[in-house]
Amino acid sequence: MTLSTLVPPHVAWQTGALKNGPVIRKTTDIAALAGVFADTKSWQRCEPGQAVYDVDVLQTETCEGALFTGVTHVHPGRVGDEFFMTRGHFHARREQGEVYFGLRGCGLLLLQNERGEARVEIVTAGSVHIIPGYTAHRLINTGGEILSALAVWPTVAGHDYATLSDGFSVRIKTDGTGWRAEASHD
Ligand SMILES: O=P(O)(O)OC[C@H]1O[C@H](O)[C@H](O)[C@@H](O)[C@@H]1O
Ligand SMILES: [Fe+2]
Repeated sequence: MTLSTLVPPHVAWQTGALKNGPVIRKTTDIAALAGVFADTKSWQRCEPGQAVYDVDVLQTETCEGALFTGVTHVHPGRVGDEFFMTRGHFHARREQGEVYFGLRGCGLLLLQNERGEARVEIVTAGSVHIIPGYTAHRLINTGGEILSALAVWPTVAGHDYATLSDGFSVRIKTDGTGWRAEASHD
């Protein structure tokens, strides 16, 4: 018999580097994150082309039941007191969940339900984060190194950024040595 043998894509657990697959990278820089950070004056003083996070996604067929696999790398940095983070989103298909796996660095996964109630999970190498449906999610790098996390999510999930255009109910800022949570007053 002939059994087809494929070399699958490969992720380096230490760095999150994806190989052996058609990978598409999207980099989000400071300029693209207008209105996301609380301290607008500090944001204006940042280098507009400074990368805040890179997302590498394996190209996959998209249909009901299919899954995307990607790695998000959030660079270390702050805008004022607030740590670099992803924009964050609900899924357009609200019932769809996602799983994150921490690979390197340290940070937080900020989760918020549709009632605006927030919670955080600590992200470190090896941490597993089950994001249920109806839950917005944002990755925040609270450390001095790159924070990388692997994500798997349904291709039909989509992104809804508009619902959180006023931001999450909580902001994560430096307290000098670590992080503190602050209620947003948007
Ligand atoms: O879409 P953002 O909130 O900017 O987050 C960046 C990315 O983070 C994760 O990797 C998600 O799985 C992606 O779907 C998302 O696009
Ligand atoms: Fe998502």
